[in-house]
Amino acid sequence: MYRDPALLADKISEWLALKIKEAKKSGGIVGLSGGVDSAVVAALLRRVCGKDMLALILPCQSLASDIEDAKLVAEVLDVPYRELDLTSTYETLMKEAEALEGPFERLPAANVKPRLRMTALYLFGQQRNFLVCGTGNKAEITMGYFTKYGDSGVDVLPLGDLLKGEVFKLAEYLGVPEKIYKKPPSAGLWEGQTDEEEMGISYHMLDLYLAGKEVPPDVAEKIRKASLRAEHKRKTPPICKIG
Ligand SMILES: Nc1ncnc2c1ncn2[C@@H]1O[C@H](COP(=O)(O)OP(=O)(O)OC[C@H]2O[C@@H]([n+]3cccc(C(=O)O)c3)[C@H](O)[C@@H]2O)[C@@H](O)[C@H]1O
Ligand SMILES: Nc1ncnc2c1ncn2[C@@H]1O[C@H](COP(=O)(O)OP(=O)(O)OP(=O)(O)O)[C@@H](O)[C@H]1O
Ligand SMILES: [Mg+2]
Repeated sequence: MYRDPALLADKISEWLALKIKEAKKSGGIVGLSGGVDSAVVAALLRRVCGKDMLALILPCQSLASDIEDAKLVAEVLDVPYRELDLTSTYETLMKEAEALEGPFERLPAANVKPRLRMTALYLFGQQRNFLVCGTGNKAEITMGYFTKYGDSGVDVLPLGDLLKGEVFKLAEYLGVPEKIYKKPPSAGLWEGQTDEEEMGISYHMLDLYLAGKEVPPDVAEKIRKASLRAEHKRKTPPICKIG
């Protein structure tokens, strides 16, 4: 079911090089979280751009262990990186917003974090003439498991046609440290959050479904419904056409 990682690495590298050239950019930038998706994008950028790239580590009330993992990835892959801590920016914004609105619910408050990261990535990206590279894979994009205009607010999605299992294999192929692709995928937006628990479905099932293999009918139905609900996230906003 999973395609050869060497072939995937070559295809995506070629595609990334083309997108950077077409946009007249001199390299690429990616947010580095300590998770596997961003590690793979960083490794691919390193292959394509050499050191004309930046991995931006953007803690925002993050687990210290995730930030250590992000630095480990940057060092092992030998990619240029910077750290900009968004925690105090986030806390100031939320404190002032709460003074107007009272306490916010968990999701609207959590979604501010990827949206602040998007802002930081475009700040550094435009300054350095780098393309903003997203990390979403086919399973996340299908499920709408991302923040609209947050982690989805990017210029290109090099992993957008890959199953999660292919991302794991690509990570191993590209020399990402094993602990990064062995830990449970998490958005890291609150303590204990994991992708599979929040989506209510495993990546294995998602990969089987997306590869056209048989999955239990209730699983298929759940994926179809989530995908339909998230349709608006995969499109540009509808325009009200005046006759
Ligand atoms: N039909 C429709 N047409 C046009 N717009 C529509 C709409 N329905 C909702 N909307 C808009 O969409 C908004 C809801 O979407 P959104 O803001 O994305 O919010 P939502 O989908 O509720 O939350 C984002 C989800 O992605 C997860 N996430 C986020 C970031 C990273 C990762 C990760 O894997 O690392 C995961 C996060 O844990 C959460 O489960 C609404 O507030 C509304 O403005
Ligand atoms: N602390 C962070 N610093 C910089 N970028 C981040 C941070 N947290 C999240 N991001 C960005 O948001 C993206 C989406 O997060 P997501 O959790 O889906 O990917 P991941 O952490 O790379 O891999 P995994 O899905 O296995 O956790 C990340 O790939 C990264 O680009
Ligand atoms: Mg993560």
